[in-house]
Amino acid sequence: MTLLSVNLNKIAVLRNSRGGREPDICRAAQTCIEAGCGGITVHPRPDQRHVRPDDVRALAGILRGRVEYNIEGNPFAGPRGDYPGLIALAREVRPTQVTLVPDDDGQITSDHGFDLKRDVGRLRPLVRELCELGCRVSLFIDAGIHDFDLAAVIGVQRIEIYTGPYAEAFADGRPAAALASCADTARRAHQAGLAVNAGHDLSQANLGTFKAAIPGLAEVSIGHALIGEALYEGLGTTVRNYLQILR
Ligand SMILES: CC(=O)[C@@H](O)[C@H](O)COP(=O)(O)O
Ligand SMILES: NCC(=O)COP(=O)(O)O
Repeated sequence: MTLLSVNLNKIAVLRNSRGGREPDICRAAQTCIEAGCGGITVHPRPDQRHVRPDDVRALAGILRGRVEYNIEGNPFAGPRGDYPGLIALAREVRPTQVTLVPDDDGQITSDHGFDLKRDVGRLRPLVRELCELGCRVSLFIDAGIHDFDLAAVIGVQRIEIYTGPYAEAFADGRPAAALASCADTARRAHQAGLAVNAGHDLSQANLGTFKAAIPGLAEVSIGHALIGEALYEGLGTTVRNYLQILR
């Protein structure tokens, strides 16, 4: 069964736009849990454009023991102001999973994964520390890369396939090549002993096709499209729609 982890970044975007406390990210998490999601994802960034450190801490309190908690971020960015850095946050809240994503602050969103050959050396000590904290470690990677043995040997348990190019190809009506690249990447990761997550721009429209092409898909983390769809359908209904697609 593929776990649905709902990314709540966009709840925080809406809240921060007025500077108050509504919409409440913890109430949104509660709604998603009651609808049956298996996890919650947040991606706190050094510029705090959406999820803030206090959100990360508050969510830890309501998720623990109920659903998986996935915190994403660039482990080499920060600290900045009261953003303590991804590893420091992981030390504090010890989430189920930490997904390492090589984003720079100037990016409007995540748009690439790690270069395993280039990055594995500097990732090694961070992966070791996160494993010692009891966190599962996932690396955000582009479809089509190789060298998964390098990730496995430093203790990485999962990869997350960046599905932005697939979503774009699906929207253009020509998903076959991008889908085949994702499927081949997943196969090679499995051969290296890694489990496979996926995320970015997945939606109710494109998720079923993706899921059918990736045997053994462990988790999808979905936020932007899901929260947008929830504005029309309601958050609980939208989560249930995604769960139906993943059955
Ligand atoms: C890693 C990834 O693709 C997303 O999880 C990321 O969290 C999107 O970040 P924004 O919500 O800031 O666009
Ligand atoms: N890791 C992907 C994620 O958490 C959500 O990405 P998106 O659905 O907001 O594009």
